[in-house]
Amino acid sequence: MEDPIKRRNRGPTWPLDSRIESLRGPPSQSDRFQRFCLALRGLPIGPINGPKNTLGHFKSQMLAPQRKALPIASVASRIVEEVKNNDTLIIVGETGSGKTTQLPQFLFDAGLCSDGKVIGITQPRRVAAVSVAKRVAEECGVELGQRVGYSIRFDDVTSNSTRIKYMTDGLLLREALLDPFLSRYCVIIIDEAHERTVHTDVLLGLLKNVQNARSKYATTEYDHSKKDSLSEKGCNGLRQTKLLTCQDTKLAPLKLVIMSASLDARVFSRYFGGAKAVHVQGRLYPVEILYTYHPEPDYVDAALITIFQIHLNECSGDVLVFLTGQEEIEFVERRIKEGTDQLPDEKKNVVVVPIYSSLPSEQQMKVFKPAPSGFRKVILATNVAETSVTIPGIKYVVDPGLVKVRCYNPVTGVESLIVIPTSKAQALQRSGRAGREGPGKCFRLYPESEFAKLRDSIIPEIKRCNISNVVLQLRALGIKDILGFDFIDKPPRMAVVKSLEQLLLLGALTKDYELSDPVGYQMAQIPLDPLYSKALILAREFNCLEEMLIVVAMLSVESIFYIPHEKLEKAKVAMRCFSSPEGDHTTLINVYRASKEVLDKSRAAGGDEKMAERGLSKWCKENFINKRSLKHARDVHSQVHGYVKQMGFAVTSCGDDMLQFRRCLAASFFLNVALRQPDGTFRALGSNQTVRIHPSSVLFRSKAECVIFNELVRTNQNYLRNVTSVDPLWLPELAPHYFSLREP
Ligand SMILES: Nc1ncnc2c1ncn2[C@@H]1O[C@H](COP(=O)(O)OP(=O)(O)OP(=O)(O)O)[C@@H](O)[C@H]1O
Repeated sequence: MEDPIKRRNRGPTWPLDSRIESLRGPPSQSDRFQRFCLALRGLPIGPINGPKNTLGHFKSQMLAPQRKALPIASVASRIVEEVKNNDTLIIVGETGSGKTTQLPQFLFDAGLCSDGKVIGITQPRRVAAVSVAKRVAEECGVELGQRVGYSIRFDDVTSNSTRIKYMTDGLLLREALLDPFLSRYCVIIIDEAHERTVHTDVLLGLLKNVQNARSKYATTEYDHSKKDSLSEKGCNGLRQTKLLTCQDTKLAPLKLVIMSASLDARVFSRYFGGAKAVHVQGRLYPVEILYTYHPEPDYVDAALITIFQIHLNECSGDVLVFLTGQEEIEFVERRIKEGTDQLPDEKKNVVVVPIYSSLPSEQQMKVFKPAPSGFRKVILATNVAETSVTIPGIKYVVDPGLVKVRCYNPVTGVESLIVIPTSKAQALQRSGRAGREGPGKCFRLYPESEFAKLRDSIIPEIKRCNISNVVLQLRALGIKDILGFDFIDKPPRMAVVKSLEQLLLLGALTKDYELSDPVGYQMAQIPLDPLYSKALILAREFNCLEEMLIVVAMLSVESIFYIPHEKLEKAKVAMRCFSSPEGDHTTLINVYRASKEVLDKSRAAGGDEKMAERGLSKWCKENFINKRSLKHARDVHSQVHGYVKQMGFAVTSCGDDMLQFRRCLAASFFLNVALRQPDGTFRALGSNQTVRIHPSSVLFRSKAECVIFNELVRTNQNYLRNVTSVDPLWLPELAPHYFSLREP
């Protein structure tokens, strides 16, 4: 794929300039950063950054000239005509050209919503849906939630007057469960389609069906009392019973627009029967791309040095750095703070802001806040900030060229998180986060020759992840023949077979592969992994829904314990206070309840929320708990709690009867059982793999004979994480359909 962004020769102080080269010593790369910091102390000081030119406060009229200057503005009427004339349109335009923010406004202004219908725009990520909606509401001069709104899981800021609605692709998929004809929408725009998330891929297939169904019924006044009615049959031709509430009596054809800066238009055009593709030419500002001379053996170290070089040598402007995950981000955050401490006072003007997917939405939104006057903001991000978002102030992008992805082996059931090189499309998207408010620079931490070797685009998620949830949702939509479903790229056959098998064993499907009543329908309503939603349903019977809600919330976030290498022993002592001999699940409950006690005590003592949070921060620090993960777990808990309450579940506790809770864990996670072998390793029954308990588990050194687990991850070997010991004799009793043929 051609990288259209302007290239120029390498800058004078980058890559890793002579000062650094001369510091290059023995192989320890973190040493190199330390020596770099020492060298910084003697550096001459450049001008201090001036105040930021942030656009946050500009109102609608002030933004108008900016909107007019966007490349897409000059072709607005042509694009509107193309949308009117084509059922499906593919739009490819450079990053920042105005696709996401402008196209919905053009369509609204052209009267496409005049009959009260809505333009829906999907984004692969929450942060993009929220931030773009805010921006568009500002551009339109309306209050967010009125004409322009957003809807993401657990957060709906729309109203009856919303006509331009940004949302995640997952959310639109859930809406399709309730309204299979998406009857509220006149146009659906699938933005950033190149990301090929599972949700986007499933949506594309569904939307094709919805389009067909709606065109068929477009001209007829619809009578719902008819036997063969659309609402009864579903647009996929299959009987829908439970979840469908199609209320419209007349459905206009659905317009579909597929957009991205970096997609292969031919693939999408073929999929949509030769749909028309248009290219929007031009970009607002140039982005200079710089490559390193040599491959960098330690990209984290190279990123740190580059950040400081930018801070010391480049003029004002914020920096966006792409890293692979929360732990890495937190490590770099600490190193930047250490490095900044060593700088002269007038150069300490750096603020670091992290963003990754497991951060709660309101914390993610902090990246959009301008840095204090005179400060440079350094944003450390995973690929959540890779597409769609415009972060005001960003002038520099640092891209090590790596991304962490989930890989699932349906045969062994092993899921691994691996770090792989980005695709060209991703590199393009990352550099496109600069150059949106003025010229920018992107520092790619690899040689140009490596860029040429990158894949054009990432392997679609549907080909490399566990698709049980997708299969459940498709079944809930009445789609029985999953393999026959019109996917743009089919998932591996084995993944579909394994998912069906899993859903059958969990009781979500009947023997005829129909959604079971009520379990299957209830599971489809809870937006969690099917194993977790089943655990919540079962927990009612075992009287331990309170405990299971905590566990599900704590398992939904990244590591709760934060164990720095240099304080390993201290951290282990602190962890022991929460450790339960039964396993990690009860340990997680102990942590959650202890943290709640800290908050409750502070509130009872008359402290305000801020004081309670400060007390919690102190407690987290003393106990080596990752406060961000804990906060996220509290959010997930309150959201899922809301869901189960809505479904009429009573949230009761088993009190001190942890035996009951462990039996519930065994009944819920019977698919993930491992038995101790004579040599001390374990055998995972489902996959027959030899596994070990991860050193981070409280059962690492235990003599447990039989355990259930929530994660089987592969690093240098197969490890089980989140493990609890169970009595093997419970298994045939609690999951007879699975264990009658086995001998645990
Ligand atoms: N929050 C914001 N603050 C400042 N400028 C913004 C903001 N959002 C958008 N813009 C301006 O609007 C332009 C168009 O943004 P938009 O997201 O519509 O582009 P796009 O073509 O969809 O880009 P991408 O392909 O990267 O998603 C940006 O380049 C930027 O100049």
